[in-house]
Amino acid sequence: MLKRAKVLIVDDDPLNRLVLEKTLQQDYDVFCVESGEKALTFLKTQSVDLLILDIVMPGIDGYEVLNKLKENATTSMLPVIFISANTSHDDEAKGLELGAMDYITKPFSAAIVRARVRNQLMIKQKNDLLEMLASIDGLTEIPNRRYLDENLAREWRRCRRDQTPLSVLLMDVDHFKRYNDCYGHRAGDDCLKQIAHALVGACERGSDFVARYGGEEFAAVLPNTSAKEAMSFANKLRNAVNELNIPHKASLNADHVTISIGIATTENGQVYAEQTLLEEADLGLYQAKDAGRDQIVSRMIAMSEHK
Ligand SMILES: Nc1nc2c(ncn2[C@@H]2O[C@H](COP(=O)(O)OP(=O)(O)OP(=O)(O)O)[C@@H](O)[C@H]2O)c(=O)[nH]1
Repeated sequence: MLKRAKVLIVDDDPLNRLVLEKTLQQDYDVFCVESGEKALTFLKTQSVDLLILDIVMPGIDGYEVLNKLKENATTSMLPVIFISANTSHDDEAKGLELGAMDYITKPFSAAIVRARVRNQLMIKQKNDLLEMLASIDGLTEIPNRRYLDENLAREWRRCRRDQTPLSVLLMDVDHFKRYNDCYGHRAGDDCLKQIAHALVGACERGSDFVARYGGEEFAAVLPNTSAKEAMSFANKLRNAVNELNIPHKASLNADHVTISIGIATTENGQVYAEQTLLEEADLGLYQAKDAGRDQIVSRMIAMSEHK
């Protein structure tokens, strides 16, 4: 059963708000606000699936609200249906050119509003599904590199803005070529799946996430996590893989599969690009391999190193 979609109605006319709410509330969770400013404030803390937006309102008008939504990464894809007393083709064209998905003229028919809302929500559902499938790694079924890149960029912006710590872990399966050579590629695939699920299972905070970085490499992004906390989390991940106890008789450092981990932490948003965090974690990983594998090396990024 799909969860009920959320629709936000933005209209300065209380009667219109009431009629639209009554038209849609049987099928959707409906929220109403009376101005463009209030809509933008509402969307800072709540997510919805569709916006029904009046054009002519006191304060910022519907066109400007749509422009602001398009400028913001989290709301740029939110479908908007304009609803307006402006019936000219020019107004309708302007709304659609700005990126609205549909345009309804007042006075409106309840049946047409319901049908157009349903159509837009069906398109959104399909887009969301495609988006989700594009972010999942086919083999391990955990988030992939694309998801990692997008979410790391978001977390990095947040850590800079709020001056909070951010840690990134890069993990690599030790002597995995030897594993494939010894047990076969299919067993190698199985091994990666088990490791992926052990890593994901070790995440307790909702904000932490693990992704397959590529090949036999995984990455974890830990918002609001200091170097010390990241080290303790990395130990937990390393133990989770050790506890799988997957035999690896060709390994040169243990009798089972192990991982090495590099950690990079920025404690006050003092990294100039999120890519630097990945590069530093990669250096840590290299040092962990060099130190004998099944090791963790943490690198703290200091302001002076990246001026
Ligand atoms: N089975 C399987 N193997 C993969 C996959 N992706 C990458 N590999 C293998 O992972 C191996 C990685 O080998 P290397 O980069 O030489 O590293 P390693 O053997 O793990 O050695 P160290 O990292 O130095 O401990 C290669 O043989 C790749 O073919 C995959 O999806 N499935």
